[in-house]
Amino acid sequence: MICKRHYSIKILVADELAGLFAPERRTGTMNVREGGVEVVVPEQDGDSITDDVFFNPVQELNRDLTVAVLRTYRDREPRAESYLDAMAASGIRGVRAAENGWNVTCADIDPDAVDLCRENFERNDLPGDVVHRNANALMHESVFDIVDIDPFGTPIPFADAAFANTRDLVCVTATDTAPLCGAHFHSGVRKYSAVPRNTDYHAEVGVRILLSALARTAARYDTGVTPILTHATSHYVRTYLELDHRATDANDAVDELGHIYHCEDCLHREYEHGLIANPPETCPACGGNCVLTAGPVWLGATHDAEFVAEVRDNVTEDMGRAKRANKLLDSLSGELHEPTHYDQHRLCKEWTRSASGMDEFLERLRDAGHEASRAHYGGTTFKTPASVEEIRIATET
Ligand SMILES: C[S@@+](CC[C@H](N)C(=O)[O-])C[C@H]1O[C@@H](n2cnc3c(N)ncnc32)[C@H](O)[C@@H]1O
Ligand SMILES: [Zn+2]
Repeated sequence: MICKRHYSIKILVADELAGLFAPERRTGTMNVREGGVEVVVPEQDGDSITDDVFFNPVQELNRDLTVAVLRTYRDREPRAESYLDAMAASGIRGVRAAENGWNVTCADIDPDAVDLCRENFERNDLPGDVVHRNANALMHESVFDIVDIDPFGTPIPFADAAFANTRDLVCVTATDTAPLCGAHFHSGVRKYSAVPRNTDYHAEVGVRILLSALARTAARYDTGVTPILTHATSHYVRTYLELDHRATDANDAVDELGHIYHCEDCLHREYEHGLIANPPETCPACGGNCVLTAGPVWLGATHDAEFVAEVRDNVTEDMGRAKRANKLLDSLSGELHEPTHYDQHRLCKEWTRSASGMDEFLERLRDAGHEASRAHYGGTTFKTPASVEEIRIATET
């Protein structure tokens, strides 16, 4: 069957590259200040920064949020003290964690990275264990309270080792958004053992495909995951998964998995829990036969609103991306736990109607008795349990 609509991934240009580098320099390297630390990183051409660079200034938001999460997590689990930066590169994340009182181990498979990482701990006069080790081997032989997986591309090759041994929290970055979102369909199927679909809410499909694969991996070790904070930013997904180590916890996580049935004709979507898909043959809303199935995806909550609000309290002014972090956390803490979001502009295009201001649009929905919230996926995105038709009627002027 050939469906008429095709979606393309919107690649956003990385912003806020300016003003990052401190003036002191030596040949081939540059000094970077983040939070309260200063590290040396290899010099690189700002124009050619991709997801594969050794030091990525665009990930400062990710690192600021990591520090805020680590500060918050200390109150949630006072016993936790060890943090593994499993793919450390320059060690900037680990150095920042050490500055915040964590007992840090940094690992990297690249010997030059290990040297630089050691230098960066010394430079900041902070304690840290820096090891030249394959992260998988290290995670299998040692136990850490918190493990941070920040690879180039997919984190899946590191997921087994991380869930096999970590005590409390696994933090994961995935930069392979095209496979996750279904734009590179076969790669997504291979990496995540799930069917991703490139819909108008593709970034959220990516989030839920990633969480599904991580939950299934953890379940193999009788470990249940609870996502306490997850965000999709222009070119990566980041999630923080709290762990519980009973088989019943793993069963509970597996119970959060299911499928999304999405109509490409009218944008109607339905959700069904369970590992076996049972899609409708035709769209229950418009009768069309372009229903796509995505899954198994994580259908549960992707964040804990209370935790997110506490993280916001731990974003401090010395963070270079404090403003963006606060905006993101504000949006996340109010976000409803619906498995997909809508984009007002996309719907209005469908209805050949002009768009209105988001506050006004959401107010109309609420006035009609539907729950509604903004979503962090974009300025015109929102969540509601209302159907496409209910949204159309409620927001008609
Ligand atoms: C994206 S960079 C990490 C960036 C760093 N965490 C930061 O915040 O700036 C990925 C790093 O993973 C390292 N790496 C790749 N495979 C690895 C493995 N199997 N074990 C340990 N490190 C690995 C690479 O050498 C590279 O330095
Ligand atoms: Zn339909």
